Amino acid sequence: MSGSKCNVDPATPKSRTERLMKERNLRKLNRVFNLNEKAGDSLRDADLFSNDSALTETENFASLNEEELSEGIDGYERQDQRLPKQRLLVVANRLPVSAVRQGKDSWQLEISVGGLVSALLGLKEFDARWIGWAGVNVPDEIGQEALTKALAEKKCIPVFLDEDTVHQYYNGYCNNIIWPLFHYLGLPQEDRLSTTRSFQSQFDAYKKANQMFADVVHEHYEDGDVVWCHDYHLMFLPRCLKEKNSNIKVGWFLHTPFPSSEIHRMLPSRRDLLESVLAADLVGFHTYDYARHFVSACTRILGLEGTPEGVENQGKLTRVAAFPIGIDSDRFIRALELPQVQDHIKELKERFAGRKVMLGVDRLDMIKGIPQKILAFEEFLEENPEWRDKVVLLQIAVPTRTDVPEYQKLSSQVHEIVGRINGRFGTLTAVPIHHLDRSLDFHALCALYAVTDVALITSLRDGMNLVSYEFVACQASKKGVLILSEFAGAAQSLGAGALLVNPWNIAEVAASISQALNMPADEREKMHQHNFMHVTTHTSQEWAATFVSELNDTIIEAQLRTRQVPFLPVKVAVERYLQSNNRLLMLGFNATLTEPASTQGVRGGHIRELQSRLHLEIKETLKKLCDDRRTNIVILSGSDRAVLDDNFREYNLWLAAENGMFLRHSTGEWMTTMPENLNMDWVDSVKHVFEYFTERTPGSHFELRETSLVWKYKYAESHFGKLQSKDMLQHLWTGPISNAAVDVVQGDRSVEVRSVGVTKGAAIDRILGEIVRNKGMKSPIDYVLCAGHFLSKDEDVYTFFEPELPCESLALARTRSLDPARTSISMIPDSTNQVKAHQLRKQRSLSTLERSNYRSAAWRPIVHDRMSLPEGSSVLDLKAENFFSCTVSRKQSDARYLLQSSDNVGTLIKELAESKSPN
Ligand SMILES: O=P(O)(O)OC[C@H]1O[C@H](O[C@H]2O[C@H](CO)[C@@H](O)[C@H](O)[C@H]2O)[C@H](O)[C@@H](O)[C@@H]1O
Ligand SMILES: O=c1ccn([C@@H]2O[C@H](COP(=O)(O)OP(=O)(O)O)[C@@H](O)[C@H]2O)c(=O)[nH]1
Repeated sequence: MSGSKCNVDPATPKSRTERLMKERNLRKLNRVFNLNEKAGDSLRDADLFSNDSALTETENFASLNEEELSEGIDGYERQDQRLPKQRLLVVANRLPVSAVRQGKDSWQLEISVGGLVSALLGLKEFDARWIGWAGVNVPDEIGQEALTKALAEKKCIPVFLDEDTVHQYYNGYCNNIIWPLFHYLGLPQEDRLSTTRSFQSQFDAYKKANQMFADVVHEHYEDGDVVWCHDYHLMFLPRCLKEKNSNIKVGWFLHTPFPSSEIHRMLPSRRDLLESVLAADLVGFHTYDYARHFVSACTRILGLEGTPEGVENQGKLTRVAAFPIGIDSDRFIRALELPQVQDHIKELKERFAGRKVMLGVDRLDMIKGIPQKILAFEEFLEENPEWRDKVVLLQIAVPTRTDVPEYQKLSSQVHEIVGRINGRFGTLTAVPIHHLDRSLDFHALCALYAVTDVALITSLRDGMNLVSYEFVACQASKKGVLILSEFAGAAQSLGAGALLVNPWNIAEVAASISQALNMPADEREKMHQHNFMHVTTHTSQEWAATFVSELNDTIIEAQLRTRQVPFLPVKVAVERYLQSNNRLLMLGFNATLTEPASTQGVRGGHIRELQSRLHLEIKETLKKLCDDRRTNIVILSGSDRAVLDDNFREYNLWLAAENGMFLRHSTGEWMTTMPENLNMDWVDSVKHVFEYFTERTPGSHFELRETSLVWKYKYAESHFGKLQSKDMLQHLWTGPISNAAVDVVQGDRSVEVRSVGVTKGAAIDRILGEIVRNKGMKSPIDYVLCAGHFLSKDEDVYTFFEPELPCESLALARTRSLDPARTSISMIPDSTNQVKAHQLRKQRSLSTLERSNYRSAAWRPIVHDRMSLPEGSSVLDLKAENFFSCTVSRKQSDARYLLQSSDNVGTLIKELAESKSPN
């Protein structure tokens, strides 16, 4: 009877972990089926994604346990006995092949160089097509047609960009603006004014190019396809795709770092880019740091809510997560056995006999820190003369983005330094640095990796750096040392098996070279083993499969989340109310029973009236309802006791203040339901933060309660208030108090900090126990109406009563907590009504682990002297049709029903109060 409405297959597991496990098993099974099929199939696809290495011997039926097998087969059968490969449209600026024109209608295709291409060649589990620019201007139709045909054989689809667009979009906006900025190199310094002037036209070209990519995607899109957009070139693409078809599953992955929000905010188009990316369903980065930076840019620059899951905008969640990339390690390991690679190895060994080989492989890019690397090598030679004729540095510097002036300058700079050092330390027969201005083919590269003693990777910033992975994969016999920049994403995965360096610290890098060259074999072996294990288990296939399965799952989650909450069927609620004997009405106060907030609250810049008032029109009917002996009413509010006292003193009902931490019957004394070990150490720090923001945000104020602090900006200028609240949240989430035992709760126009475990749902069992005890209740509660403008954190109220609980554990929790014998509450005599926060502050902080256990912490003891229900019977005897949970005006809610505003609550109360049984 719950009001959920969504178009998700009912067989879909509700828990994300279950869904992901299921999908993992299916994937595993799919691989096995593919293996069996391939075994008898001598024909191979000619496409770039063909599966020549994805399957290992262990991946057969024997490697699946019984559960996985039956889980997988269930899913398999549901899909008509065959599990089709997921269709995937990979969209990246560059195609994995670059085209070279041979004639009017003939083209030669060459594999493109770069980490993104290397990584995506591992997409073997998918029926993938790649959409991108072929790296060449093709103005004529004949040429375009011929190229389209040639690329189709490789499952590639071209986007034809004209020369001016490439210049402005790729060389300009992508490589001269976003690329350096995302790698912390700032915006172009020289010729700053002309850069600023041309910025707008470059940005326009960027948007135009992204739209051109989107048009090609739409042309080739089929229902159910996953569209995976890649990199900083295509930050506008998710929005372009969704604008035309909101059903497309869109993922976006960034291969570069995402910088701190302080850097990102320098971009004149900072908002546009973030908003466009957020149109995607799933946004991925190489590391948690980059993901965190992105979320914080969205909260600080866009004023959106960052959640542990991602970024939320008016109920729409964009999931943000880290998916560290890997390589197809098998491909490298197997290549080492090939005769041509063995020949290369032999050649290299002979060529550099008697010398240790150091290797650098980079695109010739500022971010790779090539000059810094060479200078560090120079310093090493200077300080270690005994090594001068015993070591050689091979630096492969692949030309890249050669049309961008900064890259041209870098090339001359590197040549100059190499020439100087070779002149300084070289002899007639040997030079210390071999610098190659070109790329190597795969086999030559593998051979080079295999003969290397020390790999030197000194990127100033690098999204991941796959060269480091490839080096490790090829080092099974040599077990050489990896010197790795701490600013490469790879440092977070391979750090334990590498010598980490700050590439800007030339002396430190030089010292690490010495350490690496002198490292004992056992130490080298240990480090290598660690990295080898990582590289061979975290592959590019796994990376892609995880991203796509998370994307599919994100869509399911979104469907489950965005169900429409139906309106409360008032007539039914009233009928059921009449038919029941012992009812519980649990009502919120603020924005539920109060007058609507209005700007009348502010007079001449001062806040006139901050306290909420019970709606005038509700007063009489509420009184009437309270007088019905079969109805128990609880006002459950975040407000403090004084506020509830002021408003409800004359009513015959229960007041639960501060989210249920304090309780009284209007005729009795306040009692506390607070746990004894409630930790309040954080209060002073949070108070300082609130004071700081209150002083700087006209119209805002804060309330200091016993168990929480609330900063309200209802009467502040709304845009500024929102911005300030974002800054405040950022500070609370990541600042000095982020480790305290608190929950930071974002309200509509408020920020609240509570002790961990203080939620309305957590207090209910105590409240119920006390009502039962106090009233001498003879029969269980058989009707519950629970309505409020509750924050999502407090929606556990609904779950608590929900007779149709989603899982057994919740049911168990409720049964247990409703056991009257476990229900405890303590009285506070009037004189000691104020539980002093400072007393509580003395208690020690809770560690994270303690925090998670905290919810079941012991509560203050009470003597159960008047428990009246027969032993063993339950306080609640609630049938699903007698439970009405209503959110008041919140569109996103776990409640069964929606009451649109506090006016509707008033009407409902009136109907209940005036209802009469037909007889
Ligand atoms: O196509 P280009 O403009 O010549 O540049 C080549 C690629 O460079 C960048 O690669 C990044 O991706 C790697 C894999 O994720 C990662 O390891 C590396 O740290 C990054 O720099 C760029 O992001 C790609 O778009 C380019 O194709
Ligand atoms: O002569 C070369 C030099 C490099 N690469 C490849 O280029 C990629 C570089 O990726 P990385 O992530 O290290 O950096 P990116 O160039 O993407 O910034 C690696 O897969 C290398 O194998 C190549 O194929 N030939």
